[in-house]
Amino acid sequence: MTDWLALIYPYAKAFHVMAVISWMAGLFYLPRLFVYHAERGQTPEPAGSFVVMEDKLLRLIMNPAMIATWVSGLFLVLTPGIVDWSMAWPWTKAACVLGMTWFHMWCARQRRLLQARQGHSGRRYRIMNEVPTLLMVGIVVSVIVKF
Ligand code: HEM
Repeated sequence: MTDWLALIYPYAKAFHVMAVISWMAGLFYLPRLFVYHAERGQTPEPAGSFVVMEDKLLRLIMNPAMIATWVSGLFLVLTPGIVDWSMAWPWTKAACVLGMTWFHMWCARQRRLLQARQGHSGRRYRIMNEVPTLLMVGIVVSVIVKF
């Protein structure tokens, strides 16, 4: 099992980076849509198009990309010699990845609240838009610097 993982390791890592890029694109863009939805989606017509864009982005891109990131990431974790758990970086990366997954769930909840016209203000979504940026810094520094 682990020999096979070592063999596919470069491909698993390439797939992981592609999945991460797709997931992050959605995590950066969806809260931005929420800002516009909260500030300009008062009339039924624009509100309807925001709902469609948010639904499609979450269901067709972000959910599959999150699953692909997790599956490929776990393949990498199980590959022998890749993760040294006595170092700090796997733990900081894991903490930030859990934070990113929480943020994904938070976005999914906000999408439902905005559809029910119970969302937060545009300003709140602008602030929350910084969360994935901070977590991304933590993840990339962990996995590249490997402290
Ligand atoms: C979802 C759970 C995740 C797991 C279990 C996971 C695990 C891993 C592991 C074990 C590696 C291999 C490190 C190495 O080859 O030395 C890796 C590489 C990488 N991960 Fe993740 N990861 C996850 C999510 C993410 C996320 C959310 C990002 C970005 C925001 C990310 C960015 C990267 C990058 C850029 C690399 C390549 C680093 C290199 O050049 O070696 N990962 N990941």
